Amino acid sequence: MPEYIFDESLISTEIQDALSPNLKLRPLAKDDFDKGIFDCLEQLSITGEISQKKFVEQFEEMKKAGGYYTIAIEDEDQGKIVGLGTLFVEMKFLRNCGKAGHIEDIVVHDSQRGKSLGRRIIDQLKHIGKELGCYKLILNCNEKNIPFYEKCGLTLKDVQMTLYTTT
Ligand SMILES: CC(=O)SCCNC(=O)CCNC(=O)[C@H](O)C(C)(C)COP(=O)(O)OP(=O)(O)OC[C@H]1O[C@@H](n2cnc3c(N)ncnc32)[C@H](O)[C@@H]1OP(=O)(O)O
Repeated sequence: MPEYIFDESLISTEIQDALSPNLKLRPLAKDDFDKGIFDCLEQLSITGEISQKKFVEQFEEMKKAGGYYTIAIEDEDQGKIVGLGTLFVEMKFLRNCGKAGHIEDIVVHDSQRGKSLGRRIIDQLKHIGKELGCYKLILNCNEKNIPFYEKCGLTLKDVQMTLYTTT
């Protein structure tokens, strides 16, 4: 049994069933390093050179810290991950000590886009957010992705501001 970053019982079987039978929607696993995760993530942003050791250390840190709900879609015929996304759950004092869910690092491998995998990833993160009692889910994105997120049921509100602390 693989070691997952969060409990598999949070995965919606209804959303899993909407995927092709060869595609498995599940939490990120500690042994996913060799399954093409970085082929996906590099299509999103700079990843840097990450060794298997570093990947496992980061996985363990994230699991220990809690609040990281990273999901993967694996093409089990190929043994390759074709989509990823994370819900990070922020504990707040506001809203009667509520929780806000941050949707982060959504990517579908470019060979698999346009097949509703992105929508399924967002549906799954929405499901997890609801199960965990998040009062809102928010994200930052490039303008070109606004139509995608609108199709997933989100609406445009406020603006993003950024300060990079390293060059
Ligand atoms: C918070 C963040 O992580 S922001 C970063 C988002 N990720 C990236 O930019 C990485 C590169 N891009 C990708 O990985 C993908 O293009 C994604 C994740 C944005 C979309 O994934 P896909 O699997 O291709 O999207 P999916 O097929 O589920 O599309 C769902 C709907 O959105 C629409 N859609 C998807 N992308 C776009 C777009 N750029 N412009 C307009 N509509 C879009 C689709 O046409 C579809 O509409 P329909 O239901 O009417 O047919």
